[in-house]
Amino acid sequence: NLAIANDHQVRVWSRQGSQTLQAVLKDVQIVLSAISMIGVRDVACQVQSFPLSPETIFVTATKGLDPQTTCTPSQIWQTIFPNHPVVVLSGPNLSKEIQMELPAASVVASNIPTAAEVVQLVFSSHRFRVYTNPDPLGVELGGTLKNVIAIAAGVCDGLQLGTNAKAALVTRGLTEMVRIGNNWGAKTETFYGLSGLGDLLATCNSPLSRNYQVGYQLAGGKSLTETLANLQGTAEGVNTCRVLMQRAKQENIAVPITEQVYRLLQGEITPRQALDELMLRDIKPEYNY
Ligand SMILES: NC(=O)C1=CN([C@@H]2O[C@H](COP(=O)(O)OP(=O)(O)OC[C@H]3O[C@@H](n4cnc5c(N)ncnc54)[C@H](O)[C@@H]3O)[C@@H](O)[C@H]2O)C=CC1
Ligand SMILES: O=C(CO)COP(=O)(O)O
Repeated sequence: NLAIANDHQVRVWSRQGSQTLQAVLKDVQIVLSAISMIGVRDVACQVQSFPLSPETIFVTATKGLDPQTTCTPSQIWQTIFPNHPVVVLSGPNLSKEIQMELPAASVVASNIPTAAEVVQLVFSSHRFRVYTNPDPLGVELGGTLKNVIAIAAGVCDGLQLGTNAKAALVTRGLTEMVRIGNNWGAKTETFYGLSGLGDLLATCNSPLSRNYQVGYQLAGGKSLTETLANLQGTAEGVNTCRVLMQRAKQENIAVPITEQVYRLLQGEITPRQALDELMLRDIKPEYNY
C-alpha cells in the first residue's frame, strides 16, 4: 500500500494466490519478501530459478533465525543471490496500524548504501518515515531478538507484575539483545535506534503483537499448543528463542531472559517460576565498566 501510494506498480504473490511466482517476478526492480522464517529458504531457492535483472534489489522484512544454520533472513537471501543488493526493512511496524494509515517510522539497512536509498524513496511518505542505516545485521537482529523479549513482556503483563517490573524486563532485555548482537558482529548503537529499542517498545507494549500475545496467554494458564492454534499469523519469537538458546550455549553468551522464555515454551517451568529464577540470580554490576 505504501509503495502504491508513491505511484509504484506492485504485484503481490502468495502461495494461496492464483498467479505463479515466476509471472509475478517478471521484470521487477525490487523483490520484497515478508514470508515467515520457516519458508524463506524454500521461496528464495524458487526465485533463484527465474531470470532476474542483475540490478534487482531484494528487500527482506522477515524477523527470525533459520533453525538449521542460525542465519538471518538477509544472510539467506545474500547467500543465494551473492551479486544482488539485499536490504533489510525493520522497525516498530505493527502491520495493523500501518494498514490503518497511522504514522510510523522504519529503517532500511544495507551494505550497499545506494540500494537502501532506493528502497527508502519507494516507501517514504508523510505517514511513513524511513531512515537508512549501514548495519543490516544489527537492524535485522533488533527486529528478531525483540520477539523473545516481547514474549516475556506478555508474561509480565499477564501476571500483572506492574510497571516497574516491565521497565526492568524491557531494559535488561535490551542489554541482552546488545550482548548477542555484539557477539555476532552488529553495532551497539543500532540497538538503541528504531529497529532495536523502537521495535522492542512497540512489541512489548501492544496487544497487536503476536509474540506479546503468546506470553500473555501462557501467563493466563493456556498451553503453547492452544495459544498458537488460536493465534492469527506467525509468532516468530517461539522459533527464534529455540535457535537463540542453541547458539548462545555453543558460543557461551549469557542470555538469562531468553533462557527462562525457552524453558517456559518447553513447558519445563511455570511463568511464576521463570520470574523467580530471574529475580534470584546472583547480584552484579549493571554493566561491566
Ligand atoms: N505482522 C507484522 O506486524 C509484522 C511482521 N513482520 C514479519 O514478517 C513476517 C511475516 O509476518 P506476517 O505477515 O505477520 O505473518 P503471517 O503468518 O500472516 O504471514 C506469513 C506468510 O508466509 C507464508 N509462508 C510461510 N511459508 C511459506 C512457504 N514455504 N512458501 C510460501 N509462503 C510461505 C504463509 O503462507 C503466510 O502467508 C514475520 O517474519 C514477521 O516477524 C515484520 C514486521 C511487522
Ligand atoms: O515485528 C512486529 C512489529 O514491528 C510485529 O510483532 P509480532 O510479530 O509480535 O506481531
